[in-house]
Amino acid sequence: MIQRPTPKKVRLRRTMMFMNAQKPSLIRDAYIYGSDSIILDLEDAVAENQKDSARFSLYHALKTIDYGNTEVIVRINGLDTAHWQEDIRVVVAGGADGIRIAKCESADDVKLVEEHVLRAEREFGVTEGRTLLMAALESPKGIMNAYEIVTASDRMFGCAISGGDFRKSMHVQINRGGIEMLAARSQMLLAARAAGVQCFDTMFPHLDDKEGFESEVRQNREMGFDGKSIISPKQIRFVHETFAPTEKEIAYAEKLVRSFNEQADAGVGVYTVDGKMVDIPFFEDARRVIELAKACGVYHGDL
Ligand SMILES: CC(=O)SCCNC(=O)CCNC(=O)[C@H](O)C(C)(C)COP(=O)(O)OP(=O)(O)OC[C@H]1O[C@@H](n2cnc3c(N)ncnc32)[C@H](O)[C@@H]1OP(=O)(O)O
Ligand SMILES: O=C([O-])CC(=O)C(=O)O
Ligand SMILES: [Mg+2]
Repeated sequence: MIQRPTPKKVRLRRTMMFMNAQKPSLIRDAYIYGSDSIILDLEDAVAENQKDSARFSLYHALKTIDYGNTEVIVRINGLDTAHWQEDIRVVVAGGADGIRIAKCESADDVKLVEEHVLRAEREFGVTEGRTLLMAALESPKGIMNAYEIVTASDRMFGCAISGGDFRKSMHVQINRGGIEMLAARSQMLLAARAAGVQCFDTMFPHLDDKEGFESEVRQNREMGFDGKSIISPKQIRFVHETFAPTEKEIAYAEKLVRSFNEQADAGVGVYTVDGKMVDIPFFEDARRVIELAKACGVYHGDL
């Protein structure tokens, strides 16, 4: 039986790759591709008459496959279905790292899931509090309640917007440039940062539109997301490259951090690095860049 290490609330989650929990061919080797997290889906990828079989397959996978450092999250069915309670029991009994609450709309939704997770942890002798939570915000109501959702439980590590359901609710289609999701993405990012949790963008469904995918990923990074939901291994590499600091950014951050300490020792609070004004927030952000570069494996300096 596989024993997974204690899940971490804060960790690198550039890519969270969905796959149908019912399909052994997908979930058996999923960790080989190197996404930071995988999301074994019991919800919309699984046909209604296959929910039981997906749960069996999921439990077997959780108990027997060594996913190593890849985080294992399970997306449970919505709270308006007959499935979510049994989903939670199986996820907890199997020892997954966390649960993605599909179509989450309120703090009460989170609290209800939390209550059932705790009950399952007690039932199956799993350490209380081990199972983390994240919320998928898939409707205008979910977005409007983003802050109360992400602050509703200590188990919560982040939230993700879900474009398929969200666009459906708003009567819009996917657009190059993302104008149809700009307000919702921004509101969710504000809520997540205010709460100190991570924030992820939705999956990009058009697998053959490389240019569209890449432009969305770049925009995700520019907006401040921590990572992205993805649906195919072929989407991993570009997201990882885009979310890692570039050599130029690392070099600048390094220069800033080193000079800041010297300047501070000499009693100077504000000065310039390469013609750009810097003071304490720039120093703190440069430190974040270095830490991110380390986590992404692209920092080779000695800071
Ligand atoms: C709106 C929502 O709810 S999104 C969330 C729910 N959706 C999902 O879970 C869909 C996840 N993705 C998939 O199931 C698949 O990528 C599909 C159905 C979209 C396309 O499948 P395919 O046409 O087989 O994709 P493709 O030909 O690119 O696959 C290449 C390889 O990657 C594997 N692969 C593809 N997608 C995934 C995935 N999500 N996870 C793991 N492996 C995958 C395939 O098994 C195949 O492996 P092989 O070469 O060893 O046979
Ligand atoms: O969370 C996601 O990106 C996938 C999803 O359910 C949606 O788009 O509705
Ligand atoms: Mg959805």
